[in-house]
Amino acid sequence: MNAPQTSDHLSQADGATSLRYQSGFANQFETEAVPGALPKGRNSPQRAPMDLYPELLSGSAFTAPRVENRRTWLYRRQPSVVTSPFRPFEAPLWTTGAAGGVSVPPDPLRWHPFPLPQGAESWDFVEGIRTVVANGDPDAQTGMAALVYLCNRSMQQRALMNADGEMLIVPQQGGLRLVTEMGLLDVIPGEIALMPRGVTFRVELHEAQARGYICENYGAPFRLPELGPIGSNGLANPRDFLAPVAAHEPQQAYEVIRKIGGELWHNQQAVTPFNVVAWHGNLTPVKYDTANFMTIGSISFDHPDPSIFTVLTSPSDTPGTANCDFVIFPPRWLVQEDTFRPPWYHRNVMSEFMGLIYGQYDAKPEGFRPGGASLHNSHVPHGPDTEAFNAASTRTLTPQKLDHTLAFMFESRWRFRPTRYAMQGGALDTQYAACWAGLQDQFKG
Ligand SMILES: O=C(O)Cc1cc(O)ccc1O
Ligand SMILES: [Fe+2]
Repeated sequence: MNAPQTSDHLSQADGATSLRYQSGFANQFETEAVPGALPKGRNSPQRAPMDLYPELLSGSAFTAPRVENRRTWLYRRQPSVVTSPFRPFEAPLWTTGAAGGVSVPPDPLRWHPFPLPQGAESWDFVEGIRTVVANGDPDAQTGMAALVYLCNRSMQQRALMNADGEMLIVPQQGGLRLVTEMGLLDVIPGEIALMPRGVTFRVELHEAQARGYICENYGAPFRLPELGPIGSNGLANPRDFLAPVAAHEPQQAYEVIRKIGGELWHNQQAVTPFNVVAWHGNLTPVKYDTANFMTIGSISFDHPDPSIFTVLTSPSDTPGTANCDFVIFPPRWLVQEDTFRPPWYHRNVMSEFMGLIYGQYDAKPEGFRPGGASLHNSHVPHGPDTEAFNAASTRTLTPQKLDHTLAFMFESRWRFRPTRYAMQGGALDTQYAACWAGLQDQFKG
């Protein structure tokens, strides 16, 4: 439990200010921008302090088991019901679920870096979202989409609320300030942010342009994986997740965009959604710096399964078979003896979408570039390219630091469908399969 903290008024925060946070994953936090704004000893007093309106935001069913139960009490200047009617908002490239995709070829797929806005194009975070691959269905609360965002403009007096899924934001280029109902988060490449389903937020750019990836998770919320024989420490440690402190801004008009059932809607309302003066609870956006990930690997021989790199997992109803695992490939030492150290050639029942934040990925030294992506769907063969195979099968096996690199994977039990944008938008690497063409039959039998 964190002590109440005060925060700067939203309007006083600027890009140069370093923000204050509260630490922990799904802790019971409490925070007030104005001392005394949080009710004491009850959630909904007859009149809340300072005549704020209590509002409950649930992230789980009321009766979900205690370990899964997520909710936050917001104390706001006006409740979220003070709004205005919504009309359709055109976002044809932000498609949803398997239904928004095209045919699934049985080939491995790879994309060159997705292009940022060019020339006169001016896209904010919402306008710059493109679905690359997706599975499942938000109405069934299963599956996920891998999106990219490509933007060169901050959202101004415009906010987004996504009822279809939580959003795991993985910046690749350019820092972001996330202005949320619960307060502010700054994230830069190497860090990630997790925005719970239903939280209203807007995105400001630290620099002229920003690109990154998003896992739009329609299924069970992400949580830390069990550690099993690893024990009580390791991988992503709870204290390295940082939640915002309460902050609110002066009254002003807003356009609010809501995504629900795969469709986007917007309105014009006279009131800001960023009017929460205090809150307490365990449903909150968080950020996490992947540099804090305690990486585990083999110190004897063989290449372990990448599940040792799981940062967060969204379980499905089959134990051990995730709706989505968020896995990173961070800087680390390779020390295995008599071992082919990069990933093995494999065909996986799970489906693998990968992206690269910076550097090189050891299985694909060329062709898989920061800001690009790859898709190896269920049972589609893949593994190191010819160059990586030749280097790793002949090198002297001294301890080796894989440095200056950060790749990640969204791994799902559900097969992904690529979108029309992915297949025809110009970024598809039509020569991908050639990277394995040099693997000769070298059998010496
Ligand atoms: O295919 C990939 O590059 C991801 C991956 C990495 C690894 O170390 C083992 C299996 C796996 O799918
Ligand atoms: Fe793989």
